[in-house]
Amino acid sequence: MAGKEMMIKIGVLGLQGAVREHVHSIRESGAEAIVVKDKDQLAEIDGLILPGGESTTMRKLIDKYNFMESLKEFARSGKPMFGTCAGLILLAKNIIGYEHPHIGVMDVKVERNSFGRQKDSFEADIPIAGIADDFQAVFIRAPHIVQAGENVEILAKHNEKIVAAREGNILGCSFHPELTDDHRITAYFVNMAKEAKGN
Ligand SMILES: NC(=O)CC[C@H](N)C(=O)O
Repeated sequence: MAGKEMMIKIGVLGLQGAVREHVHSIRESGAEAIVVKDKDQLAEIDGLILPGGESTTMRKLIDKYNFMESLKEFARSGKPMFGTCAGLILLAKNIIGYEHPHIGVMDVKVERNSFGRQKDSFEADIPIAGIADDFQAVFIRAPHIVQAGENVEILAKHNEKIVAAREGNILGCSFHPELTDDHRITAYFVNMAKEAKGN
């Protein structure tokens, strides 16, 4: 393969939510984007984004299309996974008010819709450790991380609430990084996938 670098392939779970915007952001970050609607597609990709949307609806569709075991296996394999907003809720090991997690692969406790009703949706410029000093974060009925395990690196806070974190191959944030033209977080995730692949 002289001289031709293989392109990193990033999947976006395409069952519900803000899928198209992530596809755009992945392409802008120099990777190939694949909308994942069938669990067999997980074998083709180097990293997976779980988009924002409605976690309870997404969970129903994950069960309906028999995705759950394959998603857990994907996380265990060491390939990077990135949950944004509802996607972060899907990744969390603990969700306040719920007895069981969804995918449950990130050692964090999250609270849903935790920025108050009067602030259903808002933007804030926040620093994200190692990624950006001034990221314009769009929060839409966003969750936040209430508690994080010892192996979780806290990347960002807003109003004292943890809104971005990483645990090994798992990245999560409360906001929607795909809704602006700032692709630095997506690029960071593409780079995680590159490193995991050993490029
Ligand atoms: N923008 C979002 O992803 C909102 C998340 C949604 N409130 C949930 O609990 O699943």
